[in-house]
Amino acid sequence: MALALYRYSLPFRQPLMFKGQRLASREGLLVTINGQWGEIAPLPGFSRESLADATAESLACLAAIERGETATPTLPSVQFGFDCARHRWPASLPAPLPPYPLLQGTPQALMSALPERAAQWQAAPPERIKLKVARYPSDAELALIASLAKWLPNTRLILDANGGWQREQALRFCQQLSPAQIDYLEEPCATLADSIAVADDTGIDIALDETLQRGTAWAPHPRLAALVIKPTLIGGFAACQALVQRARAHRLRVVISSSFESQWGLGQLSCLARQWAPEEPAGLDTAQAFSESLLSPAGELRHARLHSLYHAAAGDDRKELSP
Ligand SMILES: O=C(O)CCC(=O)C1=CC=C[C@@H](O)[C@@H]1C(=O)O
Ligand SMILES: [Mg+2]
Repeated sequence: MALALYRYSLPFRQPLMFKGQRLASREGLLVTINGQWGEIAPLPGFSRESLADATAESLACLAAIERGETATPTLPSVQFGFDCARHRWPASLPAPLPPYPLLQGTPQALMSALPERAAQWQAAPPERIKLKVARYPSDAELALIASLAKWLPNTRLILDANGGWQREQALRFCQQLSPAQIDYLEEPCATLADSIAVADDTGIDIALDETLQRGTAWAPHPRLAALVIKPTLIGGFAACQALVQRARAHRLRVVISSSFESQWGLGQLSCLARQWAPEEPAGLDTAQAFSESLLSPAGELRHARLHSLYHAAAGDDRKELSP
């Protein structure tokens, strides 16, 4: 039985904010079980567990597997990583759709870069783009949205507020929008009741993200358009697939999305998106956030970038544990 756990650190091109936490780099783990790999990378500000919690549970699970026991992780990021490392990946999958672009940065920076981006996209502008809102002064965010309408008139927007608006703030903001430009509001308010009230009052669709991560009860609603499923935050494949099935039963769109995993995890998420939601562009445009890669140009893991935490070689019961 070949089992190992590694730690990685990948710098972001520029520090990113995650629910008020500023991160300059992404820290995570890779687990390998008999030659198959999975990524375990709790996202600060979003995951309930810390990297230390995930490391402790991963080590305990690997030790259990080594003793011949069944390991059943409980932390969402660990469930996801172990499921990936134990999954029977299909030999062939539908071709991936390009992920929709994610615009990151201040409204001013995004606005000044827009003419150049629009020129790059001239031949095939994206059908939709995701933008964070409820972060900067509304005037600046609305000016950027107006600018997007000017430069990319056929591109619809996903506006992700991460639950950052009060109901009244959301309504005031949405009054300035042209509903036809908006694909959906991702988690506009902190409570589902407020998000639904905003959707009803504005006629703009909404999508659930944090609501699913929290496991809050939700019911279908005419203005609920999509479920955004982040496997690192939801947990095991079974929980993700249950959400996919529920979405299908209510004719909701399914958007498989990243939690800023490394290039390795993004590759596996792309495979899952092609299995679970082949018709919908995925939320996987986060590779551009990193200035370095865990993968070689041929797509192989660069072992020199990994720091070993645990190793049990096949046919050898000696373990190496680094401090
Ligand atoms: O969903 C996407 O298109 C990309 C990933 C993404 O936007 C996010 C991932 C994790 C936390 C947040 O920063 C954000 C989100 O809330 O959707
Ligand atoms: Mg979101």
